Amino acid sequence: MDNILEVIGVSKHYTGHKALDDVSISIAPGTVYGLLGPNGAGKTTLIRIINHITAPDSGTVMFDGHTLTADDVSQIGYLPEERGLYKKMKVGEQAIFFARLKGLSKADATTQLKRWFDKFGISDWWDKKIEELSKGMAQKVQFIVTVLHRPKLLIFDEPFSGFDPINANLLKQEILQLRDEGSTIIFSTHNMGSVEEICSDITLINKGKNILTGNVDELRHRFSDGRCSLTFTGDPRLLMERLQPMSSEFFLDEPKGAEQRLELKLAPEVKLRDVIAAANEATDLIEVGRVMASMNDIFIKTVKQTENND
Ligand SMILES: Nc1ncnc2c1ncn2[C@@H]1O[C@H](COP(=O)(O)OP(=O)(O)OP(=O)(O)O)[C@@H](O)[C@H]1O
Repeated sequence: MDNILEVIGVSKHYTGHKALDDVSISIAPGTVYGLLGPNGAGKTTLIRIINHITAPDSGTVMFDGHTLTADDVSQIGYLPEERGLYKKMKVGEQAIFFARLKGLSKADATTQLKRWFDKFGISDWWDKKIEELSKGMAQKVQFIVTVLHRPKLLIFDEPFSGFDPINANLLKQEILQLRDEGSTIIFSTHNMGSVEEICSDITLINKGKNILTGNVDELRHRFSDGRCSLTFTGDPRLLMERLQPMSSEFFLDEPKGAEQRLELKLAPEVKLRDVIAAANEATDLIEVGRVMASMNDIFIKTVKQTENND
């Protein structure tokens, strides 16, 4: 199937500054795609180009198989980091106003909004003014308004900021549900834990350049540097002695009761089954696992590496 979005060689200058430098990204339909990068990397600039708010200096954006036009914006839902609701308007009235801008009839908007308000536990707030809402509640309203017309592409900029863990989880489930129902999601965040939880693919931008692209699981595996962990009972010194020829680095956790956990970095030629056999001889092995690199480590390592190369 065609990619829902293709960003091809996009560049954008502001006075004396290159915000995007030949960035290309392909996003398959039905994925949650992470757009990552340090502050000022160019993420918002790219999102604004995808939303037809800003024009690129060069390059092309293809949406659903054709060059992106202003008309396509009705198929894109954008939840910006800076949330804009009219404080004096009533919540329900405002939600209907935004839904009608997206092309829904008043009756349809009301029915669907009431369903969402119910799901998000904010039905009692329908007749209150926006200014009476807490930050999290206002964010729920804005989220609902963004997704209500079921756009093909949804762009969320830091959607979880300001939410407590329960509401963040509710939102996460809703995002995954939207994906399952066919929407494609671009998710921009500095929270790498949430990237591990919901993104299938990412692009990391630094100083306007795309410095890393890939599938999250593959990247976490690739950056793991052959690390694995052994949980066991027995003498850790004996185990480390036995595994010395296979590993250059050992990290022993604080023991939890009788169980202990040792992390080790295997040389590329070492087979996991040889490690297991050796560990079994030295201790009582309980569990063996590959240690995946965290997205946090991948982010920091890759950004630092490109900075050193500059
Ligand atoms: N309208 C503008 N005029 C001039 N410079 C701008 C404008 N918008 C963005 N920039 C500059 O372009 C660069 C990229 O900014 P952008 O907002 O895209 O970064 P970002 O990756 O979204 O950052 P953050 O994570 O901090 O939100 C920054 O150096 C910023 O100062």
